[in-house]
Amino acid sequence: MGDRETRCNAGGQFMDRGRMNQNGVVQPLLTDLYQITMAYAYWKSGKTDDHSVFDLFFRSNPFHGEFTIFAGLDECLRFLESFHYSESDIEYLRRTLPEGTENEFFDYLGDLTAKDVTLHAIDEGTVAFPRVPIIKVEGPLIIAQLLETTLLTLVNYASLMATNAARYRMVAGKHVNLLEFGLRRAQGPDGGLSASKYSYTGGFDGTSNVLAGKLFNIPVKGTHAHAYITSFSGIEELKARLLKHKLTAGVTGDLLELAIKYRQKLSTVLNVSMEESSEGELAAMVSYAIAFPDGFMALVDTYDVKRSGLLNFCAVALALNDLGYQAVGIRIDSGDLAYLSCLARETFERVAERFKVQWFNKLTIVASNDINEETILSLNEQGHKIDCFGIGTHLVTCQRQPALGCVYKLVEINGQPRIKLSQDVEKVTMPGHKNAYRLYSSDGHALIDLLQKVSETPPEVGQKVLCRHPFQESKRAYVIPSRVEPLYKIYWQNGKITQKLPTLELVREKVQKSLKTLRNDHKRTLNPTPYKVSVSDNLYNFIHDLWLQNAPIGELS
Ligand SMILES: Nc1ncnc2c1ncn2[C@@H]1O[C@H](COP(=O)(O)OP(=O)(O)OP(=O)(O)O)[C@@H](O)[C@H]1O
Ligand SMILES: O=P(O)(O)OC[C@H]1O[C@H](OP(=O)(O)OP(=O)(O)O)[C@H](O)[C@@H]1O
Ligand SMILES: O=C(O)c1cccnc1
Ligand SMILES: [Mg+2]
Repeated sequence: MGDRETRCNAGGQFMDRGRMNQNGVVQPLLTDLYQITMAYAYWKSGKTDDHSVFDLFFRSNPFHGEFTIFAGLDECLRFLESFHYSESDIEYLRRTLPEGTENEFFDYLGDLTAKDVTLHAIDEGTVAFPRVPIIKVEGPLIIAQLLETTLLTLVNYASLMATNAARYRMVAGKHVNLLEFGLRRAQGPDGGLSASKYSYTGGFDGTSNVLAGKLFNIPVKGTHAHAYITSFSGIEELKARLLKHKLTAGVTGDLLELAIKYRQKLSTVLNVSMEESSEGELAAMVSYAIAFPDGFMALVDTYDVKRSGLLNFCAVALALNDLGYQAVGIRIDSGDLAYLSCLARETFERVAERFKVQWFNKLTIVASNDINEETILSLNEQGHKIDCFGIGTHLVTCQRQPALGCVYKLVEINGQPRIKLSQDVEKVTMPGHKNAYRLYSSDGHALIDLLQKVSETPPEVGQKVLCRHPFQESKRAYVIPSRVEPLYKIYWQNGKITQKLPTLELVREKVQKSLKTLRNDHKRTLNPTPYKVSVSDNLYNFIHDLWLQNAPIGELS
């Protein structure tokens, strides 16, 4: 295994690993100090090779919802593949751990890899539910412990982001385009990249983030900023005005002249005064159209959408039409997005009819400006004509809930179950090495997730199985599944990735397929029905016996 430093590219940030790139910041020292101090103490106390099982799971769904999309597995596996402390890492640890830390421990760390660990996981892109482990790590205690923080950081934000994006997709509907515009507002450069990647996974159609496009093969899209419009103050500033006809060789037109001619005609058709509209805006639009005659998309809200932006846009788009080009559309970034999008659509329809340009009916209307899930729901209620939302701040910062609380808990050591007790019943861990099954009804919907001890026989199609609430004794149900899906696959064993990993595109498709298996009442935004997560009778009794054994008995006097 080569030294990590030599695998970084010139920018020092990303390793080109073929199928999907991994951020070079993901390395064994990207962890909490206590993992390494615990490793030393485990090593000193002869627990290095104790066989451990850890569960990685979350306790509640984000955004007041009843589902979570599991994402980040691909990066976890790449982390395991490359897990190795470089010479400079060991050097740093020698300087950082307390004096007296034995040399042999550093030799041990220098040789450590993840080859003795087995990782079981749910498929990336699947819907997941509270308390059902999404990853299980099995192996020697030290290495399994050392993976905790990095696996958590790789899964928590990825899953939160993919879930957030999937929720935006659900409220927007499948026919609206969703673009992620959040890099400038994201939690730092790495947060920005992860946001672009996992918003695509969750169902966005593209990003404005160019590096994310290059690294993850995500479509990159965009319009232009107000600065482009305001950089022109009049038509006299236009240096280039000529444009070659798209199809007729030898024909060249003066785009500005054509646009001015149409602007005059349009001012009567649209009933707006030319004097009120901005000439600087017209100049900016003409120059942008000359640069991108086939992809002309203009920001129309710099001065006034109705009195200036739409008039100038339509004038330039009609001028382009004379030269054989079709404009793409507009972006509105302020004001009442419902009203303005309807106004824009009506304007385009009127122009289409009056000037016999059918394609005007199909112009794209992009809306942006502090959009969140509620804004989209409200716009849907009001009625709007927006084809595409550009969403930044609230998407990437996960405004409604900034973190998913995935945890990593020891559940078994040397075949002995471990339980973490809490005053809060919901926080009590489910001990022992467990398997999880998703049971489906005859109409194809997921009914319930069932956790069992690994030693138990899996549930079978058509066979009645008792599913119990993990903590409330009276809550039980018999389920006769029409389909039983074992949720875990071994993804990493003997130092190798053991499954063919899907591309980002396939994970993205998986998200939508998996969401389809959920009933609508689990997915609605307001007061969704909780999805049931249950345990077998056997596991129920096992948990509760262990709970009683471990809970100290108080004494009253
Ligand atoms: N029809 C609508 N229904 C609900 N929310 C809307 C509607 N239109 C716009 N919004 C939202 O309302 C907010 C308006 O933001 P703000 O008050 O800053 O106005 P603005 O139009 O951006 O003003 P300015 O032009 O001064 O920047 C944004 O979050 C936007 O997404
Ligand atoms: O609103 P968001 O969801 O974060 O989407 C991204 C925003 O970033 C851009 O402008 P910026 O906000 O930087 O400047 P502006 O609002 O002054 O145009 C763009 O015009 C959007 O408004
Ligand atoms: O391309 C855009 O329109 C864009 C990109 C980033 C932020 N706001 C808008
Ligand atoms: Mg803004």
